[in-house]
Amino acid sequence: MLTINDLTRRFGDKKAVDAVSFHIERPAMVGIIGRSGAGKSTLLRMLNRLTDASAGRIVFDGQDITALRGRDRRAWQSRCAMIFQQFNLVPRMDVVSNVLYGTLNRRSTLATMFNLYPTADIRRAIGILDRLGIAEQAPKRAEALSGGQQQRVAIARALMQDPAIILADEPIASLDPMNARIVMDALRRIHEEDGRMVVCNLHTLDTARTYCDRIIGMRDGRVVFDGSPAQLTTGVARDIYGAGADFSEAATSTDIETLDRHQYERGKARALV
Ligand SMILES: Nc1ncnc2c1ncn2[C@@H]1O[C@H](COP(=O)(O)OP(=O)(O)OP(=O)(O)O)[C@@H](O)[C@H]1O
Repeated sequence: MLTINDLTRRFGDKKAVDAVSFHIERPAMVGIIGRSGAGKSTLLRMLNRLTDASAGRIVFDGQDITALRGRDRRAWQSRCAMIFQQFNLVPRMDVVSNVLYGTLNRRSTLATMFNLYPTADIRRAIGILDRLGIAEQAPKRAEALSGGQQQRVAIARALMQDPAIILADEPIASLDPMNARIVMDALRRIHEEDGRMVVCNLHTLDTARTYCDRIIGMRDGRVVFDGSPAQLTTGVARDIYGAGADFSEAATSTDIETLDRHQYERGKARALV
């Protein structure tokens, strides 16, 4: 299905992504973890063709994605929708119009300029919002919604493209634990019910373990772990994060209780010094 072969991206002398190779056989939910700067975003952006690869290949269902240009590249970007940490909605525009933006690639410039959307598309947008539990927010401006609601609008906009793959770049990094759970539940449900592949960059180990079928760990641009949630032990996590013996999983957790405990324990350790 999706094969990545020796994919590399250089920025000057630095290899942000360094000869990454993996194969995803079926529409799985895959988590990519690693410390800040490990190359997770660059990898996702290359998959979506927002960033060009310096070397290597991406092949999806037999098609060489790395070679696509112009219209073909835009068509790929529709099949492989991207969700970002900061939602990337138009804040002053209403929720339905933000969702309808997901159809932009297949509409004429004139229709876009005059905000003309076919009724069927509007119905579909509202249906998707309903599925994500936020249909009643449809007429509101995007900026009036909570972060968790805004991220669900971004997911709805992605679904409007009917993508084969959803790429989510730190989709819960700006959210509180409760909203993080709602958004991850939504992504998991979309994966299970629609059979869409979801590839998700995550900062937090517990989220990756809970929601993903497979986890890829990156360090300094390279894949250093590729396995199941059960194989991602604390020792493996320590290697991925390049941390010392004092590495605590709590430092990468979204769970409030774990975070509280971690802060408490750090405070206690400081008090002892
Ligand atoms: N446009 C760019 N120009 C120069 N260097 C870049 C650019 N984009 C990324 N980098 C560098 O490439 C490396 C990988 O960055 P990337 O954003 O992919 O990491 P990341 O794992 O997604 O980190 P984070 O979790 O902080 O988003 C970093 O050292 C970063 O500074």
